[in-house]
Amino acid sequence: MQLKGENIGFRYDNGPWILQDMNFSIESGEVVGIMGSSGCGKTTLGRILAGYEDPQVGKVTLNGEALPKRTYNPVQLVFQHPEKAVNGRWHMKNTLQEGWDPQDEILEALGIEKAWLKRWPNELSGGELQRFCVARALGSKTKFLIADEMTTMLDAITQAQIWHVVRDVARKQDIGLVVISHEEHLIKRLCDRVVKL
Ligand SMILES: Nc1ncnc2c1ncn2[C@@H]1O[C@H](COP(=O)(O)OP(=O)(O)OP(=O)(O)O)[C@@H](O)[C@H]1O
Repeated sequence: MQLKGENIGFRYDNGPWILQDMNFSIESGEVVGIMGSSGCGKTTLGRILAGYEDPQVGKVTLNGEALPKRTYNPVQLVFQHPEKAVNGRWHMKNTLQEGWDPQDEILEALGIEKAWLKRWPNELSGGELQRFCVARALGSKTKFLIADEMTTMLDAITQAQIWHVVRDVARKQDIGLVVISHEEHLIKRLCDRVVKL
């Protein structure tokens, strides 16, 4: 399976072009890094690849087809701010089960405690909340995962724990990973190849 962005051109409203004639592709099971200076458009590209933004020029396809808009999105996005990615009025159990019902094995590997399932998002730390966002994104229908500064706010041990689980699940389910990060050592350690914006 292939996720592809072809000749992407994008700008916000009538502002300057953030991306021009950008080409990007990733195959199932691949781990591809995206690096570039602050403000160059990495997050914007990630959002376009996951179908959150439509480019004004070019297109994004999954095996040659447009991304589905009404069913489960096979291109999942986990970004830096988990508190913005969950519904504050849902218990964590409901948030977790929004896309699928993760097995206990994954929850344990990510260090998600059973008692946290009954809490509200504001009763968890940012790092605890991010573990839920990661678990939620790893459903069996996920084909590509875009990790946009996914572990930037976490300490080194938690960061390693989360990446260990994500890579393990990605390998088993043949998920392609797009890793957007400022951290060169992380990109070098994880990725098969790197795209510089
Ligand atoms: N909603 C928006 N409306 C207008 N401009 C925006 C919007 N979101 C981002 N931008 C602008 O688009 C440009 C690219 O932003 P983006 O967040 O994609 O960059 P980035 O490479 O991910 O940056 P960083 O590494 O600092 O997170 C920036 O100049 C930013 O100010």
